[in-house]
Amino acid sequence: LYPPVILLGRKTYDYGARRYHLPERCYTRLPVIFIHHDHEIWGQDVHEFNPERFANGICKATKNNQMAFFPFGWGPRICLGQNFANV
Ligand code: HEM
Repeated sequence: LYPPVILLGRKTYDYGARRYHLPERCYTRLPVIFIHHDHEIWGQDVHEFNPERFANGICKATKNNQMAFFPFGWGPRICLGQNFANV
């Protein structure tokens, strides 16, 4: 829940801009650290160190909002070292 990359940057291109009603070539920031600390997703104990919250997988930990957990980013530019880092 405390990833080193706390803001994930993206620049919109035609497809993304149309889909999300954003201007083209617009720089966006996804606030990973805030989403990883949202009480509605993670519960009131979100600030506690509790690895057990992941005991039954990310789906259960995020109450089926698995897109709310992206310490390694997401999509075509997702971290290439994710599996290595997890091992
Ligand atoms: C806990 C460890 C790590 C975390 C939390 C992490 C996180 C991230 C994040 C958030 C990104 C940006 C992804 C995006 O824009 O969607 C990224 C990119 C990247 N990471 Fe990691 N990373 C970790 C370890 C590693 C390791 C060990 C390696 C290599 C051995 C690695 C190689 C890369 C590379 C090459 C990219 C660029 C991928 C691209 O732009 O196509 N990372 N990482």
